[in-house]
Amino acid sequence: MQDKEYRILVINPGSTSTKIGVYDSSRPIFEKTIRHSTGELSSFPTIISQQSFRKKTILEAMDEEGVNISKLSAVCGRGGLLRPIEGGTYEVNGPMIKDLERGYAGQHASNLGGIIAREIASGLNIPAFIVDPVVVDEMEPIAKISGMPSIERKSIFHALNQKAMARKAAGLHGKKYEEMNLIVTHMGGGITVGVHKNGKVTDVNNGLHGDGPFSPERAGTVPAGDLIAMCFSGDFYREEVMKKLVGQGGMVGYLGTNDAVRAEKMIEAGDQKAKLVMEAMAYQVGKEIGAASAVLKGKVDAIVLTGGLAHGKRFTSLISSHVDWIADVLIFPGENELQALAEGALRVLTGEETAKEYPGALKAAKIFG
Ligand SMILES: Nc1ncnc2c1ncn2[C@@H]1O[C@H](COP(=O)(O)OP(=O)(O)OP(=O)(O)O)[C@@H](O)[C@H]1O
Ligand SMILES: CCCC(=O)O
Repeated sequence: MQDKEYRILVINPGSTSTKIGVYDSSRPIFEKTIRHSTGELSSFPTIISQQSFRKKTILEAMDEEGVNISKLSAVCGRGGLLRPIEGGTYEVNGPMIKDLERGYAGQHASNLGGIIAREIASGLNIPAFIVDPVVVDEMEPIAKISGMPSIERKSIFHALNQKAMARKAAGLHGKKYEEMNLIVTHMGGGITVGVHKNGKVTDVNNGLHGDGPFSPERAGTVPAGDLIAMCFSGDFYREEVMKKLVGQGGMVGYLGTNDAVRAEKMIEAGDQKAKLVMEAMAYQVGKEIGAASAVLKGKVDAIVLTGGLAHGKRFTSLISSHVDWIADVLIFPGENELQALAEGALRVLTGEETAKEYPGALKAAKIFG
């Protein structure tokens, strides 16, 4: 039982919104989604240049709620496309800011999380953290072999929500996360299926760059030969092909919507194509879970389905029908990323864990060769 309260501001920047929350230890006292219209964001040439604008909207929202920022103990942001690192809570440091600003592994709204957290925290002389960024890399060497020596499989996935839901599943079993073998499937705009073996995600599909099941707006793995033929057909620019993979692929490519609720309504109205596409998405998720169970040699304590699509009862039943022979299927709809950020910061503030140090370029060169 912990008696000291810590007030933590958490920040989760998304492509069209910034979600924030203020927590007294792990208890939310205020949560808000600040929506940014396309018009508002279109005046910024890059994601990183939205930093001052987003920070201002956060401070205004807190002011409107009457939250006094001088009472904060820490600020915690969602970590972005950094160097590959193991899961956990990291104190934001200079090398991390540099990598976030230049987009070490690409541009993503979550790159702003650590930057804005540090900006607010440094003015208050309190620590800034990030927790389980999308580049968490705990993959075993065998899982990194792609089959083509010049291409290595990469770990880019919904680490924050997957790890939070895995801890929740472990709690329900009265065990520690490190004592469990779980398959956690986050199903949002992108879909990632993680093998959680004794507290480490030893294999997972790269949810950003064409790997794994198709999703509401991503194509997932497609036949490579056909993709190469498309790239060299002279009919498309590079950006157009990339969009077919991420943004305009998957469900939106087939049905013209990335909204699964709308797709379900189309099915209810008798749309056979919508039915086939939703069934195919569930089929591919089931197939990926089956592959993950083979990685764990069948020793699976539970399968977790989470993310926005896990709200859909017909969809989760379809997936369960493919995989419930492997292990119990636990359904935790939605995501709990704000809470997960607060809890990650809290584990460090209470001394339960020590903040990890993000490696600078020199150290990283030693670690990653
Ligand atoms: N009640 C619901 N029933 C069925 N599907 C739902 C429901 N609510 C949301 N969804 C679907 O979940 C998907 C979005 O999930 P989510 O909000 O987790 O994605 P995101 O946060 O935009 O992306 P990501 O999780 O990949 O970062 C959409 O297709 C949406 O229609
Ligand atoms: C897969 C990484 C997180 C995202 O979907 O944006």
